[in-house]
Amino acid sequence: MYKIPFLDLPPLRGAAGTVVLPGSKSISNRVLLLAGLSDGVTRVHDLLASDDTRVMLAALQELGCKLDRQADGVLAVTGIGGRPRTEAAKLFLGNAGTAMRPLTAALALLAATQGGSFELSGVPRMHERPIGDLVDALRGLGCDIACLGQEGYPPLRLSGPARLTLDAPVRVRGDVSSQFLTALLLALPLVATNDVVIEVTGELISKPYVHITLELLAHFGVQVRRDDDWQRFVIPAGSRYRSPGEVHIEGDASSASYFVALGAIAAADAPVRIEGVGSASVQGDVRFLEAAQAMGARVEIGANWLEVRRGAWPLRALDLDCNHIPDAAMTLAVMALYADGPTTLRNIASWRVKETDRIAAMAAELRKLDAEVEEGPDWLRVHPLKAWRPASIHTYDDHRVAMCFSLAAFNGLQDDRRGAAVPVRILDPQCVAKTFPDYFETLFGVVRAEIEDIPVITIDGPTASGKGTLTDEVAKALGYHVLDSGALYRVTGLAASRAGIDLDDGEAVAALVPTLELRFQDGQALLDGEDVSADLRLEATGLMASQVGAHPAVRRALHQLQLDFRQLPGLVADGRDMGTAIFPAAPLKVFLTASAATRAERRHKQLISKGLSANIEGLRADLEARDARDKGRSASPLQAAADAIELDNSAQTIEQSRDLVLSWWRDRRPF
Ligand SMILES: O=C(O)C1=C[C@@H](OP(=O)(O)O)[C@@H](O)[C@H](O)C1
Ligand SMILES: C=C(OP(=O)(O)O)C(=O)O
Repeated sequence: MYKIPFLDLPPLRGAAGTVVLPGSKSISNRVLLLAGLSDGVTRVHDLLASDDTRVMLAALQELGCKLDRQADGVLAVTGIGGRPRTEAAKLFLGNAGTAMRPLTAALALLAATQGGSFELSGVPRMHERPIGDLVDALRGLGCDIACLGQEGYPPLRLSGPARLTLDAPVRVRGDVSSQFLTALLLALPLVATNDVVIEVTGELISKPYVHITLELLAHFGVQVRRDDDWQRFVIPAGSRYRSPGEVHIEGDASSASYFVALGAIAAADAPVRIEGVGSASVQGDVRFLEAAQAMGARVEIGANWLEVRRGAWPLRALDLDCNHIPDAAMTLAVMALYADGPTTLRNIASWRVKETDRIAAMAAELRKLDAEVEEGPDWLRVHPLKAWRPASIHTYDDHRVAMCFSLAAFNGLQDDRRGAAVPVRILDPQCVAKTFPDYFETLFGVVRAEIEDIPVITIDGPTASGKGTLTDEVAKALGYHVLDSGALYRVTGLAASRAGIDLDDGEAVAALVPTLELRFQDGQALLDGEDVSADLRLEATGLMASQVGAHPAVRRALHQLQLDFRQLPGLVADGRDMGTAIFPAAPLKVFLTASAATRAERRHKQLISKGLSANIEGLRADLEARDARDKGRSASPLQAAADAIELDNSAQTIEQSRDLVLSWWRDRRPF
């Protein structure tokens, strides 16, 4: 996950490959609750790991469920059989509607029948998301519920015991959120000593989510009867949850929408294959496919997979009632930018009470790209865009805003002129943690950019100038990859010396390079599978690097290897000739220096902290000798690129240097 203030997406040009979807949020949290309320153990396969499921799991644990993560990745949930092990709990439910609403109903009923006091709260936005219709329905049954902030909104206190009246139909409004009905359906089997009737008042929205609820209840042994117009539901007397033992969670169909759109927009040759949902899915959001097809996508569908490629281009404009796909429909709003006319999304009033006011948010952010957008109380119209503005997209702590705006990075496909494409900045990218923590990593795995569109920052400088630390810090702040080119020379020197090759024989050392089995992973350097990170840090290895690096043949042999590090979303390259020889067109080049005295002092501290003895004067003499050799060699001598900015960090902290480099980078960005 990118835990950074913003993530810049360079212009993207194509998509192909396979995506394995994370588990469905709606199914995961329903299954967890049902497993938690059942007797016995339920083994849950492919559970979604995200903020929304984490808060549900923490709540269940607090209530006495046992959670056991097994070696095969399966989560074994031992349920409480409808009897909480605690009488009082304070549960924090983040911004998960699928935790807040069903737990409110379940705990209100459990407190009423068994006593207890439970407080449910969430993030500030959760306290602005309505729950009054559910609270009214539960109070109508006799539950004791206090709204601790504003009436009709969380936080809530659910207390008991209280006398329940279950012989009259339970009435609940269905036109603000279907989760209120879902919550009652999931919880009322706890107390269904007689047939319990639920009547929905107002038109029920988001019906496919209630369908998921009914399917999962059936899977847990509760057969709810519903009438044809989704207004009346009956939970039969004596209903009891019975764990099915094993449950497999499908991939998330709403998360699939971004990759379906990706296929429709950018899979001009090979398809984007999406694994985890298909024709056998219980999730209503698979019907997003129909909308994507209407816009031009070519889709092949299997029971548990989809393959999507571009059909009509530009996409075809659409006018659609989106009530059945409220979450996935946000993706259509960005697809609309690539259409042949205005696209209208209707019947989406519920967008206003979700993670943010999504109608207002989509309109505001689409306009930043320069799109013409019209909006009404329950609709949104988006006009296609020809000339895009680079934009910094505010994401309102809404995972879906972040995910769907990543699709705006394909703007260069609308126009074959090179250079017409603009990058897109996604602010607070980690908000995707709600349902899809690795969204951007997954995206980068299946999209393609022109190599020259992938940004590179070069940081060159002499030994012990702090290049490595500065590079890591800058890369961390931007979410970019790191090329430690010095490590490549060190590995080459180390491998050559281990192989008994004369380090002065440039051709022989160069011939070794293509045979190196080298991987950099989680801060480790692996040579033929062996972690050689510690050897690489030795002074002796540094000297070998300097020796082999003096040969033009070795530098040539390592050239392509270094270029290959330029991958999405960007690269910070640390070395001696990054700005001069390897990435001469890099938009920001830094030449980092520090006085020999400062560098000797830093190296001295480093060695002492590792328990190694060292002599400052000797270190300084070594550094100066190495500088002279690096500057004087004929192959790529150590020198600043003509357009590099010199940074003497002798008197700076690492944070100061980092912030300075980041400010230079900011000046070069179009946002
Ligand atoms: O029950 C569910 O799992 C959900 C129902 C929908 O909410 P509304 O019924 O409020 O539209 C949907 O937007 C949400 O992401 C998940
Ligand atoms: C509306 C959403 O979430 P929640 O389950 O919190 O309602 C969503 O995921 O788009």
